[in-house]
Amino acid sequence: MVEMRKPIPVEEAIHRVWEHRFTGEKECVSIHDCDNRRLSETIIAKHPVPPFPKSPYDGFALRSEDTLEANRNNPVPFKVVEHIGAGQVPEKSLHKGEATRIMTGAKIPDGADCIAMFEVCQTYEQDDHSYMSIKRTMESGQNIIGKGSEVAEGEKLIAQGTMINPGVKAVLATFGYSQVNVAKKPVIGVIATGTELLDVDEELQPGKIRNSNAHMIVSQIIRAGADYRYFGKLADEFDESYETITQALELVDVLITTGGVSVGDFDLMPAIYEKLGADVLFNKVAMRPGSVTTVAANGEKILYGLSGNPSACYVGFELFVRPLVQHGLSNPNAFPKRIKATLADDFPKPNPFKRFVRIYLTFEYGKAYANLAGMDKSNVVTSLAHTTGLMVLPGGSRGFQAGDEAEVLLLDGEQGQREFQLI
Ligand SMILES: Nc1nc2c(c(=O)[nH]1)N[C@H]1C(S)=C(S)[C@@H](COP(=O)(O)OP(=O)(O)OC[C@H]3O[C@@H](n4cnc5c(N)ncnc54)[C@H](O)[C@@H]3O)O[C@H]1N2
Ligand code: MOO
Ligand SMILES: [Mg+2]
Repeated sequence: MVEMRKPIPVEEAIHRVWEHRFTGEKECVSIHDCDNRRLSETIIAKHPVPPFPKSPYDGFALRSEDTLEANRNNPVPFKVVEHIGAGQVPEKSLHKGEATRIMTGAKIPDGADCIAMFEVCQTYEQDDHSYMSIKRTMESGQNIIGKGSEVAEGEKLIAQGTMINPGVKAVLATFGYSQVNVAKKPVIGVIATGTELLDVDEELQPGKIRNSNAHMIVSQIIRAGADYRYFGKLADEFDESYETITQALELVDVLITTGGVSVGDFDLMPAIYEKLGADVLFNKVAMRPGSVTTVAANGEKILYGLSGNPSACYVGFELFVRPLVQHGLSNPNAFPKRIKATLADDFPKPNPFKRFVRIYLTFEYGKAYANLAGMDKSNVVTSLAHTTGLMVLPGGSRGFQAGDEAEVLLLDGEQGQREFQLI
């Protein structure tokens, strides 16, 4: 008699997997190679920014008190005593009636307390010396970027777990991080199972199909920020499969297999888990697609038995694998971000189980619309190409119509959320 499996709610399944989350390791990489990695340390300002008071303009550094009498009819003259550009250190401090010709980014000379832009100054030569005059008063501190005015030394700037993007990288460079501590990418193994599988470069043969899942999963692993190790495809043969899986488990943090988890005569995963002595966390989830998704804990390692059906496999990865990878990478928001969207199309199918529908989002006047990515069956592959989100439709309905509101889990993008919640 065929085994009867008891489906558990998606939330419960995610909870069970989450209990087996792992803490990732750290590694130090060159700033040149740190893009799209997550920081494994908090970034603290090692010095004030700017580290010295500087000029925001090309102009003249002055003492504002010397401009008190200046007005449209009374230009006040200054003797230009020094000329400095960014990177030079002024040597002269200013005394009454003196100015320094100064460029943007240069250090403010001692004695000066304001900068007058070139545009408000007149310059002239007299007796072989440079002068400038100004027809307006200046205030103390005017046009001066004060030392530490942006950031004080010791200020906490970027939290551990933050993804390194161009802005983060600019901050790292500012404080001299030529080497950066980042979360080490967990290594996720991939094995495709199925006697019917051909390699991508093989011609079709009767009864056979090309192995698309392995390539898809590898791509999902890369998108999730982890490293992959592909162990190839296996025919549905017990001994060889058991052997490869045991060896692979030694080499990876997490092992994903695809196919062979249902109740078919050649679905070998349940027997393999049994022989391994792995603790099966669940083997049936009340959802579509991906109801057969199976997860087992084998010591410290997690074994994911994702469905062979491409869309079920895809959804199984995003719901159950990705959050653990994100956690391992120290992302505090490990679960997929969810937003509300309006259905752009009807979804007339009766829906006994909670369903994760493949959609792509469009935006109109700031409103998000969920468009069906294509056929929504578990065995379909082509609609995955257009999928950017999973629309969550609650079970027990007779279908949905364009204009209805639903929540959507976002698949691309680094932002997530702290907890897994569904309507
Ligand atoms: N009697 C029952 N039959 C099935 C049930 C059930 O509850 N009772 N569940 C169905 C559901 S739902 C799903 S989903 C599938 C899951 O099947 P398996 O995970 O065991 O996967 P396979 O049997 O190996 O293959 C299913 C399907 O997917 C194709 N496949 C497999 N691997 C790949 C790959 N790497 N790339 C592309 N396509 C792949 C395979 O050829 C099959 O067509 O079981 C239902 N049956
Ligand atoms: O597990 Mo199957 O994907 O529900 O269709
Ligand atoms: Mg099967």
